[in-house]
Amino acid sequence: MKSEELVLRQQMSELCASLFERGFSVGTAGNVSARLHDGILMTPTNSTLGDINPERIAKIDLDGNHVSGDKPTKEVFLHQAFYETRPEAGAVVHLHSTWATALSCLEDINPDDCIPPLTPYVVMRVGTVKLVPYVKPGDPKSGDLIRELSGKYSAVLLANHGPVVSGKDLFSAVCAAEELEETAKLLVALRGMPTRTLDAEQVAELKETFGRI
Ligand SMILES: O=C(CO)COP(=O)(O)O
Ligand SMILES: [Zn+2]
Repeated sequence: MKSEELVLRQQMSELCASLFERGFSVGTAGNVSARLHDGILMTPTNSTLGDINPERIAKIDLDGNHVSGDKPTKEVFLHQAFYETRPEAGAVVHLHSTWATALSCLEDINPDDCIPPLTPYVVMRVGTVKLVPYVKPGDPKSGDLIRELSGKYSAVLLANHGPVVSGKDLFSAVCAAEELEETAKLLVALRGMPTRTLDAEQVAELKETFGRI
């Protein structure tokens, strides 16, 4: 096995454990993937992010065949669709983190902008977040729904399910998933209170200074 893959397996195991230990995932909820030059590493299905064995992380090749490790997450279609439509994505994190999932269940959420630009970091790390209609966990249709977005969004909320966040690499995707979760918490805390978001000029300044998400 190439060292690139060994390093990524170890990093995935450590970052998944960190997410679990800090309560971003409970039980066997959520899954994580990262792109290699010859395929994608994915957390195994029904595994807890708190205890991912690096050697048992699933690998699928560029054609989607399972080539090593345990059986991949049932959300394989979701992850693949992100890589297909966002060439810049190096990793994808899906969680059922509490506050983002709470937002995904709200009747009156704006489906085109689930997370308004409350703070600079959510703009810089996450960008605009789209609501994706509900399908059952592992439904291949989730891949079609992501492909329909043509790679426009680095993060989405799956309705009544939870967030999916991509990033240029595993660390960036994990940081973005944490930023999304914290902003969702702020949004719920501020519900019903007159709230100032960043204006279009402030958002544009951030994008200009810190680049495309
Ligand atoms: O979050 C999950 C389904 O949406 C967990 O599924 P897996 O255990 O198959 O990764
Ligand atoms: Zn899920």
